[in-house]
Amino acid sequence: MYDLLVLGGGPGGAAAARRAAQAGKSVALFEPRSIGGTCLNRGCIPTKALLHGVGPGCDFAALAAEKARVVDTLRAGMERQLASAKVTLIPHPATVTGAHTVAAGGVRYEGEAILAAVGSVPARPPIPGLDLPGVVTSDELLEDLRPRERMIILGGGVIGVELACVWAAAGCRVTILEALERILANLDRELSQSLTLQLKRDGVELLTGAHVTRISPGLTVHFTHKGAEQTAQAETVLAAMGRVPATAGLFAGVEPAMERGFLQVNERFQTSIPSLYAIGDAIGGAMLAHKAEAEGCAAADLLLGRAPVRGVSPVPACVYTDPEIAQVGLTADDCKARGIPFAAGKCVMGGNGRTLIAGGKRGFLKLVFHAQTHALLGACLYCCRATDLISELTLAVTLGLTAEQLLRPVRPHPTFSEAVTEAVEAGLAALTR
Ligand SMILES: Cc1cc2nc3c(=O)[nH]c(=O)nc-3n(C[C@H](O)[C@H](O)[C@H](O)COP(=O)(O)OP(=O)(O)OC[C@H]3O[C@@H](n4cnc5c(N)ncnc54)[C@H](O)[C@@H]3O)c2cc1C
Ligand SMILES: NC(=O)c1ccc[n+]([C@@H]2O[C@H](COP(=O)([O-])OP(=O)(O)OC[C@H]3O[C@@H](n4cnc5c(N)ncnc54)[C@H](O)[C@@H]3O)[C@@H](O)[C@H]2O)c1
Repeated sequence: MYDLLVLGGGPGGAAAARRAAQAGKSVALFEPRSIGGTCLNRGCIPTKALLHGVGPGCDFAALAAEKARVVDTLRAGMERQLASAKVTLIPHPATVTGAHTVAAGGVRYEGEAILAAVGSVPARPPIPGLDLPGVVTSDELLEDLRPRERMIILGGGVIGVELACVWAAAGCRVTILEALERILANLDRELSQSLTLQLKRDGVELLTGAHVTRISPGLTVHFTHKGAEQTAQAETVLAAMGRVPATAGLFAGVEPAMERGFLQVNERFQTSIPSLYAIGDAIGGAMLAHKAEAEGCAAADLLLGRAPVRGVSPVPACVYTDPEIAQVGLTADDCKARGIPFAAGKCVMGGNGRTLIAGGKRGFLKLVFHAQTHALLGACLYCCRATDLISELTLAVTLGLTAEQLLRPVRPHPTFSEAVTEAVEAGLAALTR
């Protein structure tokens, strides 16, 4: 009998397994593919390696080799950490057969507790022709790195825009077809409007309100746009229309509560079966690696009977475009919708010395404060290093720091982070007006 059986070696499962094992628990980790899960092997890291290395006329073989070098190095590090924590690795898919039992590779395993961290897989909506050769998801595209002349991307979410940037930068003609009225619809409206303009400047064709009806051989995508039937043809069609939890077939003989395949959990990450816990993409919410990892650490602490030392919210969201995008907490629109009194402060990056030196594109940093308490409620960034700058603001939102407190630290010059001081000053002026 193990103390803990962890299903899935992605950022969530690996973090939980390691933490519990380091505290002296006996832990078995089931992972049929590669340690690191979606994030390391076919998600965050490969895409950012491509975004970093791509450019006009770039050598895709060299790009693929560099991506593999980064992924292999990080994976070897994770494997070493799990081994030194004495986590038992079982390289088979697991099925939960009871409240304390799992079957994998023909063997039955018992555990005091079970943690499902099985992640997610690309969604495949029932669009006729989605199974034609040449129609790929991010999984296949990242395994087949080569220049392409013409690509159509179905879905203008995070995967759609990041991979559009990769291939557009390499000279491919890219069209994004997005069903909603704007790309990155989960983020602040001004962020998506700004990125829309930038993508168009970078040569990406963008059609919003586009409803794909079918794909026919020869890779012709049929869609309706502004009431008219239209077609577009490409060598590759990327289906980037969201992801679904990898819970199909995960249970045999037990039925924890699920909604649309997502495992339902309480604030202790417990499912409707008390010994079965779940975290990460498999429970829904933001499908992000740092959310999965934070939940893995928190769930392990709760299983160990101690208060979690790591928090699980608010979760910052980042998009690695140029300029970068980052958002945390509430937007001005969220505050309006919830009736929260607020004041906003904005810094336009055109006057930021470091941005000018770096040749950075136009950008901004927006902060939203509570009108009465002056606490920072949220931040939206569209600028160089937004994905790093967001951590300071995440700290402030997490701790409820006020505009006055955010003006206390002296920020170095010349840096991108000086824009935080400017935006806070603008916010404080609005608060005290
Ligand atoms: C193209 C792309 C780019 C992304 N970029 C980013 C990014 O920049 N930043 C970010 O934060 N997030 C990014 N994400 C999202 C991120 O990868 C996921 O949110 C994160 O990997 C979720 O972690 P997880 O541990 O919940 O699941 P996963 O990483 O999906 O890991 C789940 C693991 O469970 C295993 N498994 C499945 N079923 C079973 C079973 N029955 N038994 C045992 N094991 C099983 C799988 O093989 C897998 O290894 C990206 C995703 C994609 C697809
Ligand atoms: N930088 C990052 O943090 C990062 C990068 C990539 C992926 N991810 C994560 O991976 C997950 C999946 O990414 P994603 O981009 O596939 O999902 P998403 O949910 O972000 O976007 C999917 C988009 O496809 C659109 N869509 C759905 N059906 C459509 C149809 N039939 N025709 C046209 N458009 C359609 C949706 O309206 C939506 O805008 C996200 O939840 C994201 O958090 C994160």
